[in-house]
Order: sequence, then structure tokens, then C-alpha cells
Amino acid sequence: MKDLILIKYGEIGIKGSNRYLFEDRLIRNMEESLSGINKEVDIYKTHGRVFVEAEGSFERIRERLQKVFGIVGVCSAKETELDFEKIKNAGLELIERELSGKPRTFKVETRRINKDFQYDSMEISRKLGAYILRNTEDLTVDVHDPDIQLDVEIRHKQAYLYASDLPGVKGLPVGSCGKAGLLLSGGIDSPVAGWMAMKRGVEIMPIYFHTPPFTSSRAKEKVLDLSRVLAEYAGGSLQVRIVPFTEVQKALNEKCPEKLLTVIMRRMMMRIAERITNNNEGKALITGESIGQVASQTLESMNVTNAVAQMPVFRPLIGLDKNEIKARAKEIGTYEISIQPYDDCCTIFVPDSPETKPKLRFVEYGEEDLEVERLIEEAVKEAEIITVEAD
Ligand SMILES: Nc1ncnc2c1ncn2[C@@H]1O[C@H](COP(=O)(O)OP(=O)(O)OP(=O)(O)O)[C@@H](O)[C@H]1O
Repeated sequence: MKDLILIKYGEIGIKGSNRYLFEDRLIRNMEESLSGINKEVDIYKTHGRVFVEAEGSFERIRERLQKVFGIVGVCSAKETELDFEKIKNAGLELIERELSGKPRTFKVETRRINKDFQYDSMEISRKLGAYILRNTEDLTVDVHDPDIQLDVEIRHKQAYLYASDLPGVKGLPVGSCGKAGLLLSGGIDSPVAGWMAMKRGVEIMPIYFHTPPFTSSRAKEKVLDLSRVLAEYAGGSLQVRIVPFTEVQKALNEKCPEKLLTVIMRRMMMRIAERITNNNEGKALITGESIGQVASQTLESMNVTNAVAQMPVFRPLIGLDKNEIKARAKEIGTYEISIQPYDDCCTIFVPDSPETKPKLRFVEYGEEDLEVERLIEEAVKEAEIITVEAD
């Protein structure tokens, strides 16, 4: 009998002829995510399922796998020979692990792929269920809504049994749907936006606009800390771009109408982020904006901001309100970092009464004295790349 982990994946299973590409990417991401735990781990695919084997305790492995996108459930499993005595023992051991002293209900569900096995599916479920009932206390059968489901698969060479999956983060494997630049500030929203893009299989490249001395090095550290949390979902590491933005801000303050400073600053961020993303084979930009939160988040402002980008700009939070965003930030572990009080350039360089419904031609006119291309080139050239590792 062998202990192992069985990985359940949902959406990938319906990917038709491309399925293997998603599975291979999932396995690669799992390998990456487990590479830091200092343990010999074997991940393999067989019979359309992914298994993980390792020596010793699985606790840390399970924790990490619960953060790999594409995984729906992480199940404790056992592999046995096709010997019904061994199958019964394995089933009992798995169920006993789930019992925590309080009364619980269970059900056995069997799939028999190997039709030569001595019992059919119904008989296996019944006999195994009866054996477990005889050998445990506080358990009753509930075939409709059990607390614990014990699954049995009778294959040609061996049997697999598994129970109780720990929930995964679902979605699609990161990297299976391309790469995008994430405009990552130190706030609550943009880390959540990045997480949501990763959930849809997008590899993210965080880009932070840093404005020393107006924004402190603590503000930059905060963005790196947020990236470390996101890296837990990105296979363990992320490359963050820190873009020096002071020259741009100064030029804006000197040369642009005050009322339009916010929207022009956004346009500069978009231009620079697009250039960096393009240089790194990224195909889209992601921001943490949602409609109506602050002055710059009107449809008019977004249109004027988008006008400088050729790439699609995705705003995954568009349909969420602040409470929903906060709840998600707490769930993924970025909230406590985001609420640390270090100012971002967007909060420092805000005009008293910003234009909330800017018109493109006025904004273009307002930018006329800016040396846009030079500013972009310099910012891109001076951008620092910092690789962060998940804790
Ligand atoms: N310094 C920055 N570096 C990179 N991106 C930024 C920066 N400041 C703002 N952004 C991007 O612009 C978006 C809107 O910023 P804004 O400050 O208006 O909104 P917010 O709701 O406070 O967002 P957040 O909570 O993400 O800071 C952010 O979500 C982020 O994607």
C-alpha cells in the first residue's frame, strides 16, 4: 500500500484536444511550486489523473498545491494491489484519518475500469462500506449528502482510494493563457486584480511606478511584499519591474494643466507599462481599477487612458464593490500588507479638483509640451528588475 496525493482538476478536463497542453503546464507549475520544499517529490500523470508522491509528511505539499491554479481538490489517496483485503484496509485507514471524534456520515463510490475484478462496483461499495461500519464508531451511511466520500477506482494493475479533498484555487494553470503586465500599486485593489488574472491562466509581470523621494522606500518594499504573496500562486517567484517615475511626475507638474494631471499620469503609466510588457512578450495590461471608486475611475477617464495603449487593458475588478475586493484580498493574503500606510504617487500628486470627465482632444493638447517618447524610453531603460520568492 502506498500513500500519495491525487489531484482533481476541473476546467482543464473539458479542454478537448488541447487538454494535454493544460495538463502539462499544470504539472510544470506544480513542480515549480514544490521545488522549494527540500524534499524528493514525484509528480506524474496516469489514467487522466495527476498524482504526487513524496517521502514523509504531505502537509507542506498540500498547502502549496492548494495555491496552484488549475487544481480543484487535493486528495489524500492510497494505491494498493488488486487484493480486496488490502483495498478494505486502505479504505478503513483513509476514513479513520477523517474522523475527528464527532459523528459523521459517509459513502463509498466505486468505479471499476477493470471488468475482470472479482466484484462489480456496487458490490465493492457495499462490502467496503460494511467493513468500515463494523470497524469504526460514530459513522453512519448517507448516500445523498455524506460528510466524507470515499472514492475507489479499480484499475487494471492497481486500485486507488481517496477521500476528502482540500479545496484548490481552481481556474487555469498560470501561463496557459499568455502573459500580461500588471500595474501593481501598494493598494488593496491591484494585487487582487493580478490574482484574478492569474486565476484565468495569465502569467503576470508586476510593474510598479516608484517616485522617490516623494514615495518612500517603504512603499516600494510594500509592493515587493505584495509580489511575494502573489508569487505563492505563480509557482514560487515573480520578476517585478520597479520603474523610476520621478522625472515623469516632475515633467507633468511643470508642463501639464493641473486639472488633467491624474489622467495624464495614468496615460504615462500605460505607455511605459505597455512598452515593458511588449519587450517581454506580454500581450495585455491589467489594472486594479473598478468603475466609480475615485475620480480617475470614470468611463471617460478610462477611455482617455486606454487611448494610448494598443494592447487590451483588462480590469478584472470591474464588477466588484470595495467590500468584495477587500474580502478577496483577505482570502489571498494581501490585505494586511496593502493597508500599511505608505503613500503612493497617486495619492500624493492629486490635483485639488481633478477632471472627472476628460475629453481626449483636451488631454492630448494638455500633453503637447511633454517629451513623451524620451520620458518613456528613459523610464524603460532605468527600470530595475527584482526577483521575489514566495515565503
Ligand atoms: N504607483 C503605481 N504603480 C503601478 N500601478 C499603479 C500605481 N498607482 C496606480 N496604479 C494602477 O492604477 C490603478 C488605479 O489606481 P488608483 O490609485 O486610482 O486606484 P486604487 O483603487 O487605489 O487602486 P489600488 O488599490 O490598486 O492602488 C491601480 O489599481 C493600479 O493598477
